[in-house]
Amino acid sequence: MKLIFEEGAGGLIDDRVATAPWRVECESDRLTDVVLGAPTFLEAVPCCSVTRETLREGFATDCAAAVRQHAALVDLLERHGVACHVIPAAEGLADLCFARDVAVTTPWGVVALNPALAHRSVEVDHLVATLAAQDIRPVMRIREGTIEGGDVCIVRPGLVVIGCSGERTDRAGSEALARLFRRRGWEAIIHPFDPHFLHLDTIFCMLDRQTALACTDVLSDGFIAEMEGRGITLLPVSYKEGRKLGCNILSLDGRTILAAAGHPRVEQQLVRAGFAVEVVDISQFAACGGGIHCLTMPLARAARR
Ligand SMILES: NC(=[NH2+])NCCC[C@H](N)C(=O)O
Repeated sequence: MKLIFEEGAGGLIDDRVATAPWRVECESDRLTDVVLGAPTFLEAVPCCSVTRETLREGFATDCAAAVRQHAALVDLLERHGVACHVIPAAEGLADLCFARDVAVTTPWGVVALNPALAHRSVEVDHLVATLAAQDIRPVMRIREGTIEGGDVCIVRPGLVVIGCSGERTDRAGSEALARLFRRRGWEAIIHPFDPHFLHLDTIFCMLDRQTALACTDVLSDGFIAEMEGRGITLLPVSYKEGRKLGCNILSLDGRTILAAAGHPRVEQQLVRAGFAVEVVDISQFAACGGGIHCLTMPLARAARR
């Protein structure tokens, strides 16, 4: 399959050619393939509030530790039967490991996104080139506004939430992606929130089709009501837990959850709600503003039929 559409004005992908096996129609369907970015050149870039704070506290990246933690994450994913497609590191791409942000797999294939920051927007070409070598090609690339994958939550078939802080993801970018879903009959909720929180996935992540981990003390009452009104139960995470990426989890199948180590209260709550939890130490990445959800870009999840 070739790149069939370069987004200019919110145009459509051609459904007749969008036959990619790379599909995600729900964040908590069984994960079969995931994209990650090698963290060899990880650096704490002061481009988000969390990283600025860790830098103020004297944090310096330990790349060897980051590589070890990343390898343990890949190993854990593989033990759960997930095929890992690792994008090779490239000098200067300090945030490449946060693969979530540069693309999103939709029910119609992979969509390349348009990150707001220059050092992150070059990651898109790197990702597209690397995936092309594996014959994995985006069906669309958004060039309108800015949009990052940490702001996209495919809640369940028919419902997507797009976070819009106005900085990483802006109105035009969120509308461009929303259009793709809306034209196919989906409800797309654009949720404005303060850029302090960087991406939606630092404060809201789906565990299964009707349960989310959510920083209820920072999410607006309006958004909480919107989610609850759609039958979604929110398991609360505190602001401080969220800041250390305790809300930023990866659901493997709606039952098993990969979560960051060091959040015993969150872990306990998940177990009490019936989830199986696998914890992994991602302290090097959390200090750079990203957690497990940010480190993983699902390429395929097996749809429930
Ligand atoms: N999906 C996410 N929350 N990604 C976190 C990315 C962190 C990275 N340092 C940045 O500021 O871009």
